[in-house]
Amino acid sequence: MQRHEAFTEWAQARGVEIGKVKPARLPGRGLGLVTTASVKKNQRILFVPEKAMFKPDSALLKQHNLQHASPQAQLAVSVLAACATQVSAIALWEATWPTDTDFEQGMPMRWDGCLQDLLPPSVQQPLQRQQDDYMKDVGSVHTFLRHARVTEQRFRYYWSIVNSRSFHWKPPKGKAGSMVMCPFIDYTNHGPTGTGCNVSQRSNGYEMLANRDYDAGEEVLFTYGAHSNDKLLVHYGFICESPPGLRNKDDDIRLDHLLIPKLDSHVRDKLQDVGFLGAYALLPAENELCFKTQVAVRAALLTSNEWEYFVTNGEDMTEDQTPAVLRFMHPLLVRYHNDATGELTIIEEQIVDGSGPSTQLLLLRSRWRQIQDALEAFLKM
Ligand SMILES: C[S@@+](CC[C@H](N)C(=O)[O-])C[C@H]1O[C@@H](n2cnc3c(N)ncnc32)[C@H](O)[C@@H]1O
Repeated sequence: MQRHEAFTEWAQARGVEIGKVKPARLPGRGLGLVTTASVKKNQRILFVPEKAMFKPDSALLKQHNLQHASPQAQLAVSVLAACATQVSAIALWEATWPTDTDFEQGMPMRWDGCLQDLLPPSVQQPLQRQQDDYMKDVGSVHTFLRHARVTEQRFRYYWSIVNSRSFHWKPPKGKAGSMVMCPFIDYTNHGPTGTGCNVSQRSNGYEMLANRDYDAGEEVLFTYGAHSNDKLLVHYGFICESPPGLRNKDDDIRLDHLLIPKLDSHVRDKLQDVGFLGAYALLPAENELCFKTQVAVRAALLTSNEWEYFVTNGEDMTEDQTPAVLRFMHPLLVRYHNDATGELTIIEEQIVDGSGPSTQLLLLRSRWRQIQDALEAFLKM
């Protein structure tokens, strides 16, 4: 842990206030922050002043005409350039970051096509969007990379660092916000809504307060956002496992690939008009279909008059149509359950015969099991 001690001192010298926490290696999640002593609720755990943040290098961006590149591309190029200087001001920080091999294993955008094919259908669309964003960013920094003699692989590494460790900083007095890197707080892992410390922007920096009392040696988390596991997998390369008996309210099991093909084009148009086309989901924490799904199936089953009444009031005009919605959805959900079982068989076989890379296969197995469990609980199989 020598490099972490050196980085801790470096961060403190730049004004980062570090309470009773230190970095530690944690199984299955790389590094994280753990308490070194008991901590009381609302106690300050960390403070990262604005002056310690790494911001996009506006001179460099101007020099290479990159002012119109995306905020992520701008920050990635700035970090890359800072790390490439002979005496890098952030070398001690960089030494604490994950390696490119870590990204290769965790991030689906880095996986082989045959592993990507094993991802649930609900992951394919966000993955495609991320790949499109990346290609757009590569396009906008292409000339800079050629000029600086930097390979695309190197840019991709810093793009991934920024992707998984940056914050949004909105300076006081109405100045434009930007993506920034915040030293030390970026050791913190994610926990679903309600399980993490409170991180908020103050006028002069980012502050982390304890959300509850902690004993020494417990991991502290914060919530990157109320993200489903599909989103966490694509964006950050991990999945949150719910402890037994506890359901993660942020997660959902998307059903678009099952439901949308079952809707006639005039039904889709109707749904599009009211902003209800797509993002259909089974909510595992509530063990129910989301409101959008209820609306979409009713659009296929009811008269326009009855359907509009439901959209406006959230309840049916006369008789409760929930049983009819369930009858409509039942065969689709059974089919998805069978698909999950089939995918899990393929994944298990590859895990057992050791023919595939294990981290990726374990991630795939976790997500498909979550889908299978949620469908089983809903269908009461
Ligand atoms: C801001 S960094 C946190 C520090 C990171 N674990 C490390 O080793 O440097 C975000 C990355 O941490 C990992 N991570 C965060 N929360 C996690 C969790 N709950 N379970 C597993 N991995 C997690 C993911 O790889 C994610 O991209």
